[in-house]
Amino acid sequence: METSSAPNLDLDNIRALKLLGKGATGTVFLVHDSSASSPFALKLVKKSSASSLRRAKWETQILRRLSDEPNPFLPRLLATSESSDFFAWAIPYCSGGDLNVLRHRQNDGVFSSAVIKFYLAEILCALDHLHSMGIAYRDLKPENILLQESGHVTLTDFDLSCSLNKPTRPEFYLSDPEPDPTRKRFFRQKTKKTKSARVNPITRRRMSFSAGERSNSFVGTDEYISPEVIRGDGHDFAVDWWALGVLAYEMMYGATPFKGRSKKETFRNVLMKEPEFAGKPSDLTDLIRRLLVKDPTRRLGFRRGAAEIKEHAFFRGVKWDLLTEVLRPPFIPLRDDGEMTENVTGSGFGVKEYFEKLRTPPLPLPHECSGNNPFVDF
Ligand SMILES: Nc1ncnc2c1ncn2[C@@H]1O[C@H](COP(=O)(O)OP(=O)(O)OP(=O)(O)O)[C@@H](O)[C@H]1O
Repeated sequence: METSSAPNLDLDNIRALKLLGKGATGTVFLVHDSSASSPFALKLVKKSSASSLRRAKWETQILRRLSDEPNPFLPRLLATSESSDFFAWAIPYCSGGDLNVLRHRQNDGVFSSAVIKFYLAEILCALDHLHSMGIAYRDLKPENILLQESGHVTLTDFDLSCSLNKPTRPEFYLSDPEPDPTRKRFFRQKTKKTKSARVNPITRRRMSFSAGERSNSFVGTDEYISPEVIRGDGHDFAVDWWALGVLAYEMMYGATPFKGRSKKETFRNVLMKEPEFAGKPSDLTDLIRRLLVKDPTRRLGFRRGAAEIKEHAFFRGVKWDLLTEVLRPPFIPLRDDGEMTENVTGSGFGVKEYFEKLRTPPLPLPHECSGNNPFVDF
């Protein structure tokens, strides 16, 4: 158990209300345990998968650090637990689903400029906080942006993140620096080719978590991967600013800017193609253009981090310190009272039972009714 307020996790007996999602690493359940005051999300990984376990341990290490240095747009670790088969950890439950699902619910699958401003501002603050802790997130995409019950965002899924030394560029710490003509040389000085070049989140190779000013591992989701990662040039925090540009584009146009018919074509587009902007130029298109600069040393945010991006005209009027207090989030999830009380009435299913059933899937008989069976889709 991690903190005094953390739920007491007994994996043998814990009962889940529903399955929240499955990723490459883990399975996430909604749990309302009698030892916890409110429902929480429980992420489980099988210890039989050494790579999943390694990523899980890394993710909980990051979450532990985030519990010590909290931020309203980042999760914290509520508890960890281990059985002979599973490693599990609890994080606050985000009842609003993810930004990808929310976008698909919008007319034409796009958000208005005001809504984009709200979400980008919060995500920018979350990334700023991570970078200030020396953590590059490296997996920004709508699926990893969850909505809290309040409608504010939470970034999730830290298994691709990595520790980097904080930038040594002096101007990074200045509010209004003069341009530095040596900055390009600085970035390129330790260039090293990566060995593997075809890895996505489903088949990630072993990562190096060693700290350094840049990382050479090849990680990310195809359409969000930055040119420097594809080239294997080594990368730093600017990969997150690239991904922020892709995200903003997808929120605005309903599609990512470099998607090709194959992974190869997508990567070629990332490296060669300039993003296309339909309609009139605006502050938002200008922001996206500056974030999607292929040379990371010329990308907005490279020199002075989030501060440089916050100053862009698109964010004019944003009260950065009051984001959680003043702004009313554009979408507030509907409260599902069933989620809060179901376990009290004894329903739900055992998480271990869930995995056991997966191992020996029952052959459904034609007359059988699925009813409320949580295993029916799996
Ligand atoms: N705190 C949470 N509240 C609500 N749902 C969550 C929460 N955390 C995760 N989920 C759901 O579970 C899904 C899988 O979680 P997550 O992305 O952390 O797993 P993963 O195995 O690391 O995935 P990936 O394949 O992206 O690495 C998410 O897409 C989301 O739908």
